[in-house]
Amino acid sequence: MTDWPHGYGLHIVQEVDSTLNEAARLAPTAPGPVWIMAHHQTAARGRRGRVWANPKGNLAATLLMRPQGNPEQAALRSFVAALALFDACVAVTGRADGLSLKWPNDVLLNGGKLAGILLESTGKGGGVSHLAIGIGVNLSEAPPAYAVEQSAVRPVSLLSETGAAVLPEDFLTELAAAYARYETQFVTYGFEPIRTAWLSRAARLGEVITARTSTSETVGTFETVDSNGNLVLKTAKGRVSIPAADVFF
Ligand SMILES: O=C(O)CCCC[C@@H]1SC[C@@H]2NC(=O)N[C@@H]21
Repeated sequence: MTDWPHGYGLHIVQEVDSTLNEAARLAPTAPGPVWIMAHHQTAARGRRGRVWANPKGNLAATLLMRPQGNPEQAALRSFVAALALFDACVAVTGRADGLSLKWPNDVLLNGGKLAGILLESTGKGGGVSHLAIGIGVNLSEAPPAYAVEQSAVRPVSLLSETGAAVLPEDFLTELAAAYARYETQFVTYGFEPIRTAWLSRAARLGEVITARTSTSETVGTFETVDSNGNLVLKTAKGRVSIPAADVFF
């Protein structure tokens, strides 16, 4: 394991089932926060049990950490990670045009899905012993259309949209530095500055969107994200606060 200037460890493997699984294996002995990167994953997973297509040359990484606080606070790290991803994209391309954040935690580029985040945690008695923040970025190749659900946002790659050819390890260097900055901000000042920064980069704020769970569908105007990270929609029946859903534009 290598140490980085911002005090996080780095663990790069050629091939692994999933960097999230690798994080779970390392968790009992990891001395501190560590970024785990794999050049290839054989069983990558996405949100809601979906398969995550992982063509070579894309970033597959997981940050393993021991956060202070309760599970609700730990879950807000998805916004911290989304901001760091946004900044890393700006750092490697030199531009923010076309980049936006889709609730809860996708990064969009020119309206297509560039990156996704999946949080997993372990703990008991109301605490979190480990948090794993899994991050996939389509740097060189977007998965083929058949690999994603029909209603999903079309996948795009950084290379196809901007012409920037960025190696996963170079992207991770920017991502880790940006994450360390936002993590310090989050720990020092709480969620509010993160929430505000996230909202200023949000896709479709003020527009009518649809939030769907396995049991319900809510259509409304995207008003804000509240202090718990919930999506707030203004609907015909009033204001609705949604803790978890897939969003459709
Ligand atoms: O569904 C999403 O949008 C989240 C995708 C998360 C994919 C990453 S790739 C690195 C890490 N390992 C996994 O198996 N999944 C996450």
